[in-house]
Amino acid sequence: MKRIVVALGGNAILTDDPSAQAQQAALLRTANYLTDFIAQGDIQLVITHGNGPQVGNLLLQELAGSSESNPAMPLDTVGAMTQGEIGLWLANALDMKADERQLPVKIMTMLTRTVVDEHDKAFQNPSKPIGVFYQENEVNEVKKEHPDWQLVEDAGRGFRRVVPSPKPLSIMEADAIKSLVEKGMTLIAAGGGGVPVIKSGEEIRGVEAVIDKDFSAAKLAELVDADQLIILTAVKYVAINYHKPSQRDLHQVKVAEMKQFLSENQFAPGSMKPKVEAAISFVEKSNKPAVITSLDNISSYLKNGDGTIILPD
Ligand SMILES: Nc1ncnc2c1ncn2[C@@H]1O[C@H](COP(=O)(O)OP(=O)(O)O)[C@@H](O)[C@H]1O
Ligand SMILES: NC(=O)OP(=O)(O)O
Repeated sequence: MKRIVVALGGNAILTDDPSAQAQQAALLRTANYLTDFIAQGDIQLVITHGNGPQVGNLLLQELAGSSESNPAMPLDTVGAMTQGEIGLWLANALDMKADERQLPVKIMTMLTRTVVDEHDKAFQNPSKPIGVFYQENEVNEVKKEHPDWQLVEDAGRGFRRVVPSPKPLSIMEADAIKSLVEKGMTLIAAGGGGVPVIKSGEEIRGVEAVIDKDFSAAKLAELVDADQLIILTAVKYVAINYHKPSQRDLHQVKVAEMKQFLSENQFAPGSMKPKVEAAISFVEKSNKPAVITSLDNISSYLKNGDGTIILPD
């Protein structure tokens, strides 16, 4: 029996159409891949997912409809709402696909809180893009409407609001997740990286931030003693010299070599770099492998080991 934590990339949930219907259709396709994977063997599965587009969009809806008697909710609370939103859709999709295959899968979505450090430097340096893209000619208008927002250019696709993204220190529900997964449940947990909370003394309070789901997946994989962390995105392999004629796909790579590539800035910040860092962190803490590959390759990865596999030194 293998215990696996899978992190789902943005393409698993959102295509070009942000409607609920289209996101549910995308998650049905995702669930198809995941149930193929579950069907292949003795697997205990924990699934995490992102929420960047959804949390930003929901926050905008909150702001647009707010009034004194119906105030907009803060970012941490809206993050919790997206765990419910995506967790609901994914649980429905997994149940439907499991039924189709007559797989006895028991799915549960767990609202998850991730503890962060209130002194994390990320609070002074917002870096996590959320919500919709704005074109350059819209930026001044958006800044006038939301003077407290910071906007950055996101990988040539337009401008987006950025919010703090502190690193996960621990996951409050990790023990509960571990015991449920040991009992045979498939858990959807730490969605959107988990709701960021700060603990001081006996007080627990939500904080306005969005945690990177790949870092939370790595922390969760470590805390539930996973045998493997699998980070699913849109590409089958991590590459060096990405998008250059000399591009080379990485297959099996030791941590030391991956760290060397990181120091050469081979991986784009905000996209592949955090995935590689999260994978390295899990491998170093657990001495177990981490995999970065595409969603549509997950079953064939299990059959033939195809994908980028990061191994202990
Ligand atoms: N060195 C690299 N090797 C492979 N892909 C890379 C590299 N650098 C950037 N990328 C891009 O990063 C993407 C993954 O980041 P992103 O789309 O932000 O993640 P997510 O799947 O979690 O939404 C890949 O699909 C690819 O387009
Ligand atoms: N929370 C998070 O990492 O979301 P995205 O993957 O959608 O950016």
